Amino acid sequence: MEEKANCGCEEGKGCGCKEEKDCGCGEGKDCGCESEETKTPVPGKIPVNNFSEVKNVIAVMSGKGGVGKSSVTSLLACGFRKKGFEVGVLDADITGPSLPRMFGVKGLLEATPFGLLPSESSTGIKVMSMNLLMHDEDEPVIWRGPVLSNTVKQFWTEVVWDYLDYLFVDLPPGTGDVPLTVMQSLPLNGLIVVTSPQDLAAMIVKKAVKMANLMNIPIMGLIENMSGAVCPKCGEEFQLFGPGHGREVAEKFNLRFLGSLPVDPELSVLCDEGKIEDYKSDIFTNVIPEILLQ
Ligand SMILES: Nc1ncnc2c1ncn2[C@@H]1O[C@H](COP(=O)(O)OP(=O)(O)OP(=O)(O)O)[C@@H](O)[C@H]1O
Repeated sequence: MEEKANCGCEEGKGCGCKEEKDCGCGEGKDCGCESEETKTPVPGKIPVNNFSEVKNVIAVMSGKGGVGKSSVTSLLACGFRKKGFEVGVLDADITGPSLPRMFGVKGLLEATPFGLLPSESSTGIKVMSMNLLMHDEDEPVIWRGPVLSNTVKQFWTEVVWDYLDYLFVDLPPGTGDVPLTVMQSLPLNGLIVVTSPQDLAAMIVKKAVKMANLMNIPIMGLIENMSGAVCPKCGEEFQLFGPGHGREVAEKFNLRFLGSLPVDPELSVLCDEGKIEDYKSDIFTNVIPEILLQ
């Protein structure tokens, strides 16, 4: 590992830091950098709230709406939480927020001198969403792109996330202002792309992939939602939209195929009831180790 790159100091190898974590900066003045400097974010990225430390930021993206991106984001968060990690979800879909409903949390958030305190779900997942700032969740947010983008930045800088191992960012569908801001301003470890079996959704994946490539954001993999369906009577899985193409789509764009999720009435009921954490998210048992390995 390049000492100079990790440390950000001019001293390079002379600084004595061998690993990224050594440059906390345990070497202090000997290494020539001051601790404040080690906190300097990657150029162009904005620093998280002063009272927070977020180890990994993963954005979840879809080319088009309605493919179940928010459900997948929430299930990923639940899966990581069940593994014992500190987890948060940032709802960057300002005009169509759905995470509070899925996690059964309600506003209004508490403002402190350190920033806004996010809501906490029943299993301890921190949730930040526009709906948690609204007196009436039915009120529409009618804002232009730059205002939406600034709001998302504030969800990063002015929310006291405290310590998180993983923050999942639920992007609005498409490749508009907000996904652009998140990719430019947040220190993303990577993106997960969600698609559904319909050809249209798969075709639009290409746009999302191209955008991520242009922005130099690594794509951690692709998840296909609604790839089959679970019969509510016998529990058997069948192919509602014909055979899923997730694996082929992933191969076509040179992405890792992380897994698929069937249409399951139990999931939509639990989402509506605010109990997504009760869903059997072992569906992601393969996905999570894959992500952790990256
Ligand atoms: N695999 C699934 N089985 C059953 N219901 C699902 C599944 N995936 C999503 N849903 C349901 O479909 C609805 C829309 O899902 P979701 O909000 O996750 O989609 P989205 O892609 O994030 O939508 P948007 O583009 O509007 O942000 C939700 O009510 C959710 O419960």
